[in-house]
Amino acid sequence: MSGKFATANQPLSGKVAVVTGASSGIGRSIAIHLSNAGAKVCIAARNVGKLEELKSEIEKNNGTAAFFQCDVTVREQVMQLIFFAEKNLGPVDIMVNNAGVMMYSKMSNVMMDDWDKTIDVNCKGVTNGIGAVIPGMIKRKRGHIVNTSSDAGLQGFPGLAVYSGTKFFVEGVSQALRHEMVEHGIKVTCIQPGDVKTNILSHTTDLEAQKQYDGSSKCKILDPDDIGRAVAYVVSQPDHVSINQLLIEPKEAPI
Ligand SMILES: NC(=O)C1=CN([C@@H]2O[C@H](COP(=O)(O)OP(=O)(O)OC[C@H]3O[C@@H](n4cnc5c(N)ncnc54)[C@H](OP(=O)(O)O)[C@@H]3O)[C@@H](O)[C@H]2O)C=CC1
Ligand SMILES: N[C@@H](C=O)C(=O)O
Repeated sequence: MSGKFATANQPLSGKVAVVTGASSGIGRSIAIHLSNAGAKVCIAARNVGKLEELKSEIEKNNGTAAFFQCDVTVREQVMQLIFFAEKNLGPVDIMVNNAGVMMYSKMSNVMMDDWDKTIDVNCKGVTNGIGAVIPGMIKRKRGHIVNTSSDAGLQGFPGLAVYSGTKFFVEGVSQALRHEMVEHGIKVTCIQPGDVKTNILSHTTDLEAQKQYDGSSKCKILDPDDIGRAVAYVVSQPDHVSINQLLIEPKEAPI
């Protein structure tokens, strides 16, 4: 414990949060917002340079951060991430399973390597994160698992069939887990963003699919900050309140 008391401005004082996929985009913003709300944050991803930069930024703003290089598809590395976070910052109260990839891909173009990668990161990355934190949370009888899903976890989008499938997986796992965790006092939330301005599409190889189906340039889309702010709100609720799902979309692009 930091010895700090929670205040209206810092409702997460004394809490420890782990954020995967924190080297850019939405995860980076979630880490900043959780830190601004008083949490000590352990930031994880593969790009150490970007994690170092974020740690410095958080510390310049009087926050506490530690970083750990981690590929979420490798179970052992995710276990080590939680071990590292608990040793350096304390027991994990909030786990944000956010790391993810999205590649436009037409099923008819059969780009199975892209499909495999999407399934590995978006599905196994989340189950690895859950498996690493729940034993400790169950022992402590408290905790909050936040999984970054998508509006594509509620509706299948053409050009994003496998991606949508992975986010439906995140939704299904989260819903069942939420029920199982009631007796342990643990909350489970799915954040379901619509299009957010990040670099997520930079890994797309099926440019035909992206050209045909990516409509994100047609309206003002969300900023990562919009999602970071929403996550800080979700995890700052009183103990008896659980925001189980949060669909957050550009005003002009509802599903
Ligand atoms: N942008 C959008 O419109 C939306 C995004 N989302 C979801 O939000 C999440 C974050 O995406 P976003 O911020 O947009 O994208 P970015 O590409 O900006 O960020 C993705 C993050 O995931 C990390 N990551 C990717 N693969 C791995 C891996 N194998 N192991 C560990 N970390 C990994 C990257 O770090 P590094 O490369 O350093 O490992 C990076 O930090 C994803 O789950 C995505 O599906 C949901 C709805 C909308
Ligand atoms: N908005 C979603 C799909 O188009 C996402 O980016 O996850």
